[in-house]
Amino acid sequence: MRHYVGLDHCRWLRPSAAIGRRMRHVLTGDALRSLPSVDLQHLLTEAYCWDHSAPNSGTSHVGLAAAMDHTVPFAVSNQPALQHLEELRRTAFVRYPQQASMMVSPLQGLWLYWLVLLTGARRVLELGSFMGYSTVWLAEALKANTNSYHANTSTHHDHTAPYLMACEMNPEYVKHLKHTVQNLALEPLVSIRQGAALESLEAIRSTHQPFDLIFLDANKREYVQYYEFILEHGLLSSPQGLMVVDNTLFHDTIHPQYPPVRQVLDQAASLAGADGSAQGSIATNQTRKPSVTARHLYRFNQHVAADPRTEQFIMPLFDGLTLIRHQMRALGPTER
Ligand SMILES: C[S@@+](CC[C@H](N)C(=O)[O-])C[C@H]1O[C@@H](n2cnc3c(N)ncnc32)[C@H](O)[C@@H]1O
Repeated sequence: MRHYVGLDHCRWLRPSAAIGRRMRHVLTGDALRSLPSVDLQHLLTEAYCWDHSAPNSGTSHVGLAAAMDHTVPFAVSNQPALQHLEELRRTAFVRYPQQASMMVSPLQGLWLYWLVLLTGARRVLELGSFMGYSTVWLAEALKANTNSYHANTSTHHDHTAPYLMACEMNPEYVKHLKHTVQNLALEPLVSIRQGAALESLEAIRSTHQPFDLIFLDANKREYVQYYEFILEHGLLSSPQGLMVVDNTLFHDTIHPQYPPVRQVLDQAASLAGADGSAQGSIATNQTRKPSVTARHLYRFNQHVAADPRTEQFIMPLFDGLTLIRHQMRALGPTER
């Protein structure tokens, strides 16, 4: 059986930095090899989101890749060949070495691109843009959608110009963002709004049509407020609009409340032997408390999961990406 696991942003791995810092679980060859393949597949997927959620981690990826050798191919895509995105990413790491890890990973960027393509979105809203890395992924997809729209005008009835509104609070980042947008000639498509996300939402609610895709990546503490505002004020197109929320498996958020991870790690520990902390099997450190941000994200996850107005699922991709859309299912009386 082949296990397909996306291993991304390997370019900036610093394995030694990860151990003993943010990573709780270092899974290495023997522990992994001793697992039955079906569990292994599960473990790989879950461990991936777990360990990769820590900035500068990646040891697990190296470990997993080494352990699985031929069974874990890298995620490969020939699309899109976007050289400028690579450059933008590099520039961000040079200019802001501490902050750059808050960008979406390349694999997430590619997934955002695909989501815009798959939904055929024409109006996109982004909260939290930093230097524009995710913005450019979204804009490139919007451009592709626009091209296909022009090729099929007879079948489309939406005649408004496509646009992406990027909202960012930090004036220094906004300067870079503007530069990025100008440099790549994305201006007619991308408009930038400087300011707090909640103020931007308030300002655009009466002036803009609903958005087909909304990407939340600003202040994690305000996620519930963004979500509520968007739904209450009809900012997400209905019925097809898609909300995409980053970092929803943030660091400790999935520990210890996230049962699949706990379960497979326990299983791995028992298979690896009694001494779970030994190098070569599994090293755990369960004493750290979830960070404040992690607790906000956990609260957000609970809030959304309990909301009958929407349906959602969390993708264990990089730091966790939640996809949310309007509820399509007819609800039973106890669910309403
Ligand atoms: C995780 S980063 C965004 C990364 C970007 N989406 C990317 O992938 O390249 C979060 C950004 O949100 C901005 N931010 C934080 N709080 C905000 C707020 N209340 N309103 C708007 N932007 C905010 C930060 O300045 C930061 O640039």
